Amino acid sequence: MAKIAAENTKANPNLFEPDVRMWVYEEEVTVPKESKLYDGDSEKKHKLSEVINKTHENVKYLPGVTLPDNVIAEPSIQEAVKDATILIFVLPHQFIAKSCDQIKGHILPFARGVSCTKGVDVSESGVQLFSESIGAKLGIYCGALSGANIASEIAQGKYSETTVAYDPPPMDSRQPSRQASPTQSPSASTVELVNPHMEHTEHKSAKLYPLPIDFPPLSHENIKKLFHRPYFHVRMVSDVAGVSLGGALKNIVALAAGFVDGLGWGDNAKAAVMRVGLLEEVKFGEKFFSESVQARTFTEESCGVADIITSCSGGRNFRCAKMSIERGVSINEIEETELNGQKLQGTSTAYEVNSFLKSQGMENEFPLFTAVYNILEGKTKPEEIPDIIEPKD
Ligand SMILES: NC(=O)c1ccc[n+]([C@@H]2O[C@H](COP(=O)([O-])OP(=O)(O)OC[C@H]3O[C@@H](n4cnc5c(N)ncnc54)[C@H](O)[C@@H]3O)[C@@H](O)[C@H]2O)c1
Ligand SMILES: O=P(O)(O)OC[C@H](O)CO
Repeated sequence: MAKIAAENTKANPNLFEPDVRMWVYEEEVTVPKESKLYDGDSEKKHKLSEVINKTHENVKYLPGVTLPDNVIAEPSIQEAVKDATILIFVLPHQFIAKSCDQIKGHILPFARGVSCTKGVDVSESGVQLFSESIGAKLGIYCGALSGANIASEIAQGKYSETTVAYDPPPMDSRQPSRQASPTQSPSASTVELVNPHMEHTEHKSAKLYPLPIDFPPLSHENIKKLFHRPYFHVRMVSDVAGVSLGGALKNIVALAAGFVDGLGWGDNAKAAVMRVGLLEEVKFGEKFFSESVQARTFTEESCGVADIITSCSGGRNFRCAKMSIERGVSINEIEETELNGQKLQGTSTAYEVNSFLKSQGMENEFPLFTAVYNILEGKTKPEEIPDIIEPKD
């Protein structure tokens, strides 16, 4: 959760407050012998949030990396979002809905969001981007960040690129003189607005609060400043659907790549699966998000082709799928034994995308996505992938 500096003046030239509050889902953890909290009892349990604040290390999910001092772990989700201007969502997608329910009513009415979650939100009413469902649940505008971004590499300060899609309503790049500040009169300044990225929801006319008059506009330039680092290069685009779908669907492609690599078929087989996966990503976007998606987001940006490449090389979905074939056990077993509580996004996404495609009668139009689902279900063998993805007359 970040906060725009209240006074962006010459004396305080920073656009954002230095502290970043990070909600930590509280868990009891043990600390390693090297930790300054270690007291000789390797079984002793500590609260994860306290360990992070005292040692600046997330010993469970990012061990061995020192977090910056300005990242403050906060176990209460309501406290974490309090007064935050920008809410950044980086949760496994299965936890997003509940987390939004918990913060509804506790956020600034004019807060804005950026979703870094890689997945799609599938329900009876159809498929939604998480930027859409977060926006609809909280009544805020939400953009998306996604890219070829394996967390452990970024945490070590190794160079990577990412794509941020932020297509704010016109009032966010407003003429200050035409805006009232919600701090002066919150309800009076509510603006009725059709958010183009909510067309898949019933919330077509979200009521969005404008930013306060004394806040800088959340332009591409300013959003870029929030994320860009010397080792983490941000490219800004406006295609929220393309960025979100690239991040979600590549997880299914990475499973397929893991399956063929697990068979020992080598790099050519993996490349074939990646090529077809990229085409199915573009097709999915153009069929179901045609009003906003741009094919070039998949073919030119980090969130598209680059994320397929990195995820099919060293991502968890790829590695676990590969191990499951090599060891002849289910991918869920591998997730349990190898990931120390981390959650694969590809398996649930494969099921969710399949249930949506089934509802549309379009399983056959996405043979690779459908094959991955059928392999997870035990109905198809990975060896069948080449025939399945061969174009049929
Ligand atoms: N790890 C990566 O390399 C990476 C890179 C880019 C994007 N992403 C995306 O970011 C999102 C988060 O992935 P991750 O790798 O940080 O998570 P993860 O796989 O490490 O999953 C564990 C996280 O879930 C939290 N958690 C566990 N139970 C919870 C609960 N009941 N409620 C809320 N939170 C709970 C844990 O605190 C932990 O932060 C995913 O959508 C993922 O695709 C991950
Ligand atoms: O480890 P994965 O498979 O969840 O992928 C991590 C990132 O999404 C890669 O960009």
